[in-house]
Amino acid sequence: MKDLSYKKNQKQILHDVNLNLEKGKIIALLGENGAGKTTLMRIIAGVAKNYKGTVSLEGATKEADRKARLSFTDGLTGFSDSTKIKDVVNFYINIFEDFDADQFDQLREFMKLGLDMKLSQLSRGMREKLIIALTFSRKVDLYLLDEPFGGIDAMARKKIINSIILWKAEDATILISDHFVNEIATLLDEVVVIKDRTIFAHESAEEIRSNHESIEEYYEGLYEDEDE
Ligand SMILES: Nc1ncnc2c1ncn2[C@@H]1O[C@H](COP(=O)(O)OP(=O)(O)OP(=O)(O)O)[C@@H](O)[C@H]1O
Repeated sequence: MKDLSYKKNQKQILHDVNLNLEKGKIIALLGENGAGKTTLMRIIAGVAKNYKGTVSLEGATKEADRKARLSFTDGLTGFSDSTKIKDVVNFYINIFEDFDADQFDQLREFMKLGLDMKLSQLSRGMREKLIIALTFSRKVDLYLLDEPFGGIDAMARKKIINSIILWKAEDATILISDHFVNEIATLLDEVVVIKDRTIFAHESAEEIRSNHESIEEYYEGLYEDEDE
């Protein structure tokens, strides 16, 4: 992302964002409520438009070209409540050439979701599991996970987090926003923090650890001066 700025309803939401995400890395996108994490993901994904600046993924700058190279499941909006999981999957199979139905079946079983379940029958956590399974069933360069685990119970969350590394190709990149920094810490190669409408910090997890800090301590430390 180069010189990226974004306004919505005349409110400046992101300003002067410059960010380079390295291939193959798992990167946390952190920031307080309203900092702009979802907005940034929606811009990268090509859902939020009319931004200023350049977003490029493996050389692809046009929204349609980027969309073909990244996987972002935006809350399953657009499907009615009576849609069954199998209908959602068929939609994905039809729309995305890279959708791997076998991989989805494995993930669906892992998440204990039935094909005949309707979206209206899913709890918040089950819906999030479906979104994770759909997102990781595509073979793409970049996976965008926006607060994927909020409703998922602690045990399942741990299992999913431990498996994420296995689900991604070695050179695929994952950008994941979450409020439970500690839980995803073991996964992370890098940490990006959004604050004051821009990229406030971008550090390697190794560097943070070599300063004998946990990622959570590092993150909280960025806000400490303000709370005093
Ligand atoms: N439709 C909208 N119109 C105007 N402002 C909006 C709109 N949607 C979001 N915003 C503003 O954009 C800013 C960033 O919101 P965003 O959802 O990207 O934050 P976030 O970091 O993902 O927050 P959270 O952690 O709470 O999910 C917020 O200040 C919010 O008020």
